[in-house]
Amino acid sequence: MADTEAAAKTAAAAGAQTHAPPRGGVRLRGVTKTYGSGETALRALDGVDLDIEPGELVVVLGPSGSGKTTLLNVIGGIEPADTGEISVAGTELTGRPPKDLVAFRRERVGFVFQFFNLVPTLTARENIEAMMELTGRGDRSGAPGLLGAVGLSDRMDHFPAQLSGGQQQRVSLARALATDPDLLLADEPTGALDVATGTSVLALLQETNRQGRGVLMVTHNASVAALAHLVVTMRDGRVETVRRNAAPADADTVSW
Ligand SMILES: Nc1ncnc2c1ncn2[C@@H]1O[C@H](COP(=O)(O)OP(=O)(O)OP(=O)(O)O)[C@@H](O)[C@H]1O
Repeated sequence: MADTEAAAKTAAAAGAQTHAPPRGGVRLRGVTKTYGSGETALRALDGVDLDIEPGELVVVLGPSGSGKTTLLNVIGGIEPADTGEISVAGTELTGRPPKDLVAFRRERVGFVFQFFNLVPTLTARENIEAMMELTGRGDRSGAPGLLGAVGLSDRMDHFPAQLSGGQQQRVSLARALATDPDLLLADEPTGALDVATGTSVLALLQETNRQGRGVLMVTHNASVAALAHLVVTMRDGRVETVRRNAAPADADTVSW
């Protein structure tokens, strides 16, 4: 069976499961972030207010340089904001020292990146086990189940270089879910994938959201907005528009 077909079937099967209570809400007030100083200072976030309800799937759109990745990074505690208030999954990030942000990242959020960021010398299964060891969360015996849920039971002992782009992204999704995060943050998760492979990854992201987890996805691809409960557009470091979708589409109906 083709990988994309397998992934779609896995997602459909998972869709039949009981849904957990929603989690992973986000609240930002007056958030700013400036890179550099003096004449070269660049305000990447310029007073961002944003409310995301627990369990929402959010798509963030906007031109290159508008602050999308910076927004994702401050919500995920990858870097601190300069000013403003940030609360994620009930945890207040404002003014927290770096060690608290590390703990927050380990316990509350998972990350998926455009170019997968898998450890090349570790197999799919070992990439997941390494995340569990690093964070002290999850049980190593759960790694095969996580890979099975993304349709990769038969690729567990393959190294990243032996996997297609779509398969690598599914490993990276399984790795992100290994710590059972409240909120999954995905930066251009389909940016390096073709349409069929990209939609199979979107189906998995949608499924993880339907199980109650918050998902925030940054993309250049406006078609992906159809999936979202909430569509946020950024411009010049500010939230330009926030739009709610009355009836989010299924991932397999999206194309680009
Ligand atoms: N580490 C950094 N040092 C200096 N400037 C940065 C840094 N990270 C981002 N910037 C600048 O901040 C602004 C916002 O960047 P950001 O990556 O958040 O935008 P983006 O909307 O995600 O862009 P893209 O769609 O191209 O990925 C840009 O002008 C960028 O050049």
